[in-house]
Amino acid sequence: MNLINLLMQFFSTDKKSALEAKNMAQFIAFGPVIFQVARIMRNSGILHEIEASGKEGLTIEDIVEKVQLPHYGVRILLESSLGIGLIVINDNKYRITKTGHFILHDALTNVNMDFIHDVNYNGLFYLDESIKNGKPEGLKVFGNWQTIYEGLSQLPKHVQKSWFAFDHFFSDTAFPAVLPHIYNKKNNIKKLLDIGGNTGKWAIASTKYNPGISITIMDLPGQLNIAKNRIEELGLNDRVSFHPTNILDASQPFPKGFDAIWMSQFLDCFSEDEITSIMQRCYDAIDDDGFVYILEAYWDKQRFEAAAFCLQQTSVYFTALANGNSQMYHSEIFKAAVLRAGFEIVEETNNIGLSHTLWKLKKVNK
Ligand SMILES: C[S@@+](CC[C@H](N)C(=O)[O-])C[C@H]1O[C@@H](n2cnc3c(N)ncnc32)[C@H](O)[C@@H]1O
Repeated sequence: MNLINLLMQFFSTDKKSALEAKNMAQFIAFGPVIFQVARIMRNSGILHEIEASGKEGLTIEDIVEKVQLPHYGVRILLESSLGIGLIVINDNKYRITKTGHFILHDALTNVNMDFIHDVNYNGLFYLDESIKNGKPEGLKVFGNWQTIYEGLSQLPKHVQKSWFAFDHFFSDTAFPAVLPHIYNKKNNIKKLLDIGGNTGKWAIASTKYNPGISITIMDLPGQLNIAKNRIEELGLNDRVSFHPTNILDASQPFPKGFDAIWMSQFLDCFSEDEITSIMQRCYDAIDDDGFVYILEAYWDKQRFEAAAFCLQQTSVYFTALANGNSQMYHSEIFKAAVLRAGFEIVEETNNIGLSHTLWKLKKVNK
C-alpha cells in the first residue's frame, strides 16, 4: 500500500471507542478554552518553569513565585492544563508531559499557534457568515478589504509577523530542496516570472543559487514594496524586477518573454474558476516550449495524519479571513482547475520540504 492510500485510511475509518469519541467531543466543545490556556501556559513562562524543574517538579507556590502571577490565576491554568494533558501532578508537584514539551518547543506547533491566535482567532467568530456568503467576513476585525492580501502590508505588526512566519515556515523548508529541480541544465531557465512572489524569498534564493538567472516578481503593490526594499538592501536590483498587479483583474495580461513561470503557495489563494483564469493567462504568456512550475501542499498527498490535519484546518483561514473562496486543496480538485486551461503535468515530485508537491506543466500539444 502506498503512502497516500495509507493516509486516506485515516479518513475512511472511525477508529475511536465510544469513550475516546466522547472525550474528543469535549476537546472540541472546549476547543477555544484549551487553545487559550495552552498558549498562556507557553507565553507566561509557567510551562517553561515546570519543564526546567525536571524530575524534581514544582509546587503551585514555587510557580507563583517564579512567574509573578496571582495565585488564583495560576491555579486555574494549572488545573485546566492537567485536563488538557500539558502537565501531570504527583505529591503536589507539577511536571511537564510530552504534549507540554511540543507546545513549548515544536516549531510547527508554535507557528500554527501564533497564526491561529494573531491572524484568525477573532475573525473565526464570523465563519458561519463566511460559509453562507462565500466572503471572508472575519476580515472586518482588521479592516475593510475584499481579501487579506490587499491589507497584508497594513495589518498590525504582530499580526503581520505571525502571518509571514506561518507562510515562510513552509516555503523555507521547501525552497532549498526545490531549487535544483528548477535550475538544472535540462531546463536552462534564464528568465523566470515569479507570480505571487511576496517578499522576494524565492527571487533571492534563486539569484543566490544561479548567477545566470533574472527574475520578475508579480504581486500586489503593497507586497512588492516590501520585496523592493529587501532586493535593494541585497544589491540585487539588476537581477530582480517587479510587476505590480491585481491578478483578479482578468483584463490585465501577463508580461511575456519568460522561459518559465513559477507559482509557490500562490494558487491556493484562489477559487477553482480563478485558478483556471490565472492558468489561461499563463498559457498566453509563455511560448509553446515554456514551463509552468507549481509548488503546493495538498492534504491528500501528506505522509502524516498531522500534516493533513494542519492543511485541512488551514483551509478555514481562507474561508473566514483570507478571501472566502479558496483553500488548501485536495490535489484532484486543484489538478482539474489547472488542466482546464490547456496544460498537462509532465513531472510530479512529492514530499518536498515539510509537505509540498512540485508539478512541472507544459502546454498540451494541439
Ligand atoms: C501565500 S503567499 C505565497 C508567497 C510565496 N510565493 C511563498 O511561496 O512563500 C501568496 C502571495 O500571493 C499574493 N496575492 C494574493 N492575491 C493576489 C492578487 N489578487 N494579485 C496579486 N498577488 C496576489 C499575495 O500578496 C502573497 O504574496
